[in-house]
Amino acid sequence: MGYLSCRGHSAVSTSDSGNTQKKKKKTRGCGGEARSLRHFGYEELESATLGFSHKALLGKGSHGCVYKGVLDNGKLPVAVKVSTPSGIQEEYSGTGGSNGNGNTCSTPGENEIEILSRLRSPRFVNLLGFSALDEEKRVLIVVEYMANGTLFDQLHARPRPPGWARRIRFALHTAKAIAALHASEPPVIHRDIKSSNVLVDERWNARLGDFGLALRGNVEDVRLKSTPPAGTLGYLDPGYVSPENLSTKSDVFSYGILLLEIISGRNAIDVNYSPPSLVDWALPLIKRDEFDLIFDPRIGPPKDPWVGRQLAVLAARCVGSGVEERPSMGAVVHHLKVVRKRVPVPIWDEMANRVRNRKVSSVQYGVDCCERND
Ligand SMILES: Nc1ncnc2c1ncn2[C@@H]1O[C@H](COP(=O)(O)OP(=O)(O)OP(=O)(O)O)[C@@H](O)[C@H]1O
Repeated sequence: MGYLSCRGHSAVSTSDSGNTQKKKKKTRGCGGEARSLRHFGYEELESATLGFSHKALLGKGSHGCVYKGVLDNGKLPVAVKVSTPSGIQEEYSGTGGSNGNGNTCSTPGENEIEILSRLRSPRFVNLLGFSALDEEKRVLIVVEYMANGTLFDQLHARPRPPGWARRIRFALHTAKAIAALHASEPPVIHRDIKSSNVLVDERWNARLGDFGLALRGNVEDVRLKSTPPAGTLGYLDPGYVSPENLSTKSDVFSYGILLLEIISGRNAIDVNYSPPSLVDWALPLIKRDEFDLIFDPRIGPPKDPWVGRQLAVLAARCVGSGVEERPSMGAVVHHLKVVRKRVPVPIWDEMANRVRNRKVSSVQYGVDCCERND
């Protein structure tokens, strides 16, 4: 999916030798405690991904390839993101190498490192470390491996689509992730909320990833005011047409599209439908109270009609044209928690979750998480 423009952050320095020596970089988690990022050598990641082989390829995005790797003597599965040099060139060409603030425009990979090295949450695909630039000037980013792929895959590419309990769980986890970003100091605006940027871990928790376009700062900051709009068509807030229009409510809009996608099982843009835009198709139906027509026909409406109505109306509020009327992500989380209580969780899911979540160790999340798993 295409990005519209360049991101504008000064990047952390990654220009270092490519040896295998591990270095530590101190960063801070949401709780303010210092933590360490690993600095990997190129060769270490090359061998962890079987030489960046096709077998290890997890997927391709507009900025490069993502490989599965195994580190620490087979104990730590990771995802290694490799930006293509051409992707870097394209990014630079948009603004002539400057973000308008006198800083050199960073690549999405460098921006992701900059943002994620300051934040950590069980709701994010967290950064584990990065490598120096290789001879092709690519930075390699190492993030947590997500065993169940993307939310896009879960919704659109699986023979058995998720049921309502799982969909609401995904919606709630994603909302919590965005709410945590918006509540951080200074706030972070993700700018690329979409189902392919939400990943699903082995415990079926949804995690927000791909912070390549994210901007950190208050909306009045010069840097934010001079960064051109960016995002993915189909999810992009139509009111975000110039840098001054950026606010956390642009993420709320994109989240509303994602929620419609979760409810309907339809892509954000699908030319097989008329109108192709999910929001143009769903909003009139919601306004006419024709809720049953928007629920994913593969699973039918939720058993409790109140639940379906709440989800549809919440999504409609998020994509409202009046920015002020859109709810905050905190309010969305609150609302979804109430809705979730009315949705029975299949007994086997419930038992499996309890067993898995008991295994979430305090070592993994104890010192620097924004919130506990649920
Ligand atoms: N942490 C991860 N764990 C497991 N698989 C991942 C992880 N990150 C990415 N992937 C896989 O790699 C694919 C490509 O990811 P990437 O973030 O580069 O692109 P995208 O978000 O799908 O598309 P675009 O960058 O064009 O928006 C994803 O669709 C997913 O299947």
